[in-house]
Amino acid sequence: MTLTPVVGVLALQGDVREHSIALAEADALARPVRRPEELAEVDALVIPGGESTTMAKLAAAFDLLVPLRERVAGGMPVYGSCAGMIMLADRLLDGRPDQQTIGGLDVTVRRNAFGRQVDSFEAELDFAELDGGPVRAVFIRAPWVESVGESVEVLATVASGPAEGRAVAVRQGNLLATSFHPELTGDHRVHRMFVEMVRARLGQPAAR
Ligand SMILES: NC(=O)CC[C@H](N)C(=O)O
Repeated sequence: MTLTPVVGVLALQGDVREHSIALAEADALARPVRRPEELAEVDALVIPGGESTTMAKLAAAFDLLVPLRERVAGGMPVYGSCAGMIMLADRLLDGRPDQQTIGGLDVTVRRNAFGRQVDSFEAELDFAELDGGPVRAVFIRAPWVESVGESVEVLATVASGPAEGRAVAVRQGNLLATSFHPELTGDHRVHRMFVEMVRARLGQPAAR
C-alpha cells in the first residue's frame, strides 16, 4: 500500500494556504508546521515566500532553526519558494549582516536581486523535466541564484531581459528551490515535482 506523503508547510508567514492547496492538488497531505513537534511528524516541508529576515527570526523564536537544520541534514525533502529559497541557501548576498538561514543548498543566493525596475514581474520559464510547456512564474521582490556548487542542478533560468541567464530554480538531492511563486498561478507542476521527490525519498513508486 502506498501512503499519502505528509508535507508540512512552514506556517510562520507567507502563502501557507496556497501552498497547502497546491500540495493537496499534487496528491500530498498538507499540514501547517509551527512547532518542533509538528516538524517531527512530517515527511517533507515547503517553505513559502515572505520576508526571509523575519522568517529567520520567527524560526529562531519558535525553536525551529536547529530542528530544521537537523532534518535537512537527515535528508528530509524541502522545497523553498522565494524567501524559502533564501532560507535554504548556504550563502547569501545582500542579506542582513546577522541574517541566519537553515542552509543545506550549496548555492549563493542574492536577495532582492532583480532590483527596483522589475521588482515584481511575471515570465514564462522553460523548466527542466516538467512536461506541458513553459511555467508562468510570478516573481515578487525575488532572489536569484548567483552561483551553484557542483552537485546543484539548475532547472530554470530567466530567458530574456536584464536578468537573462540567471538561475531561478535549482535542485540538489532532496532540496528544491525556486525564486518564484508557483502557488499563485494554479499550475501545480512544481509542487507535483516536489511530491515525486518526497515519494522517491519514501521509497514509493511515482504517482503517474
Ligand atoms: N516574495 C518573497 O518571498 C520575497 C523575499 C524577500 N525579498 C526576502 O528577502 O526575504
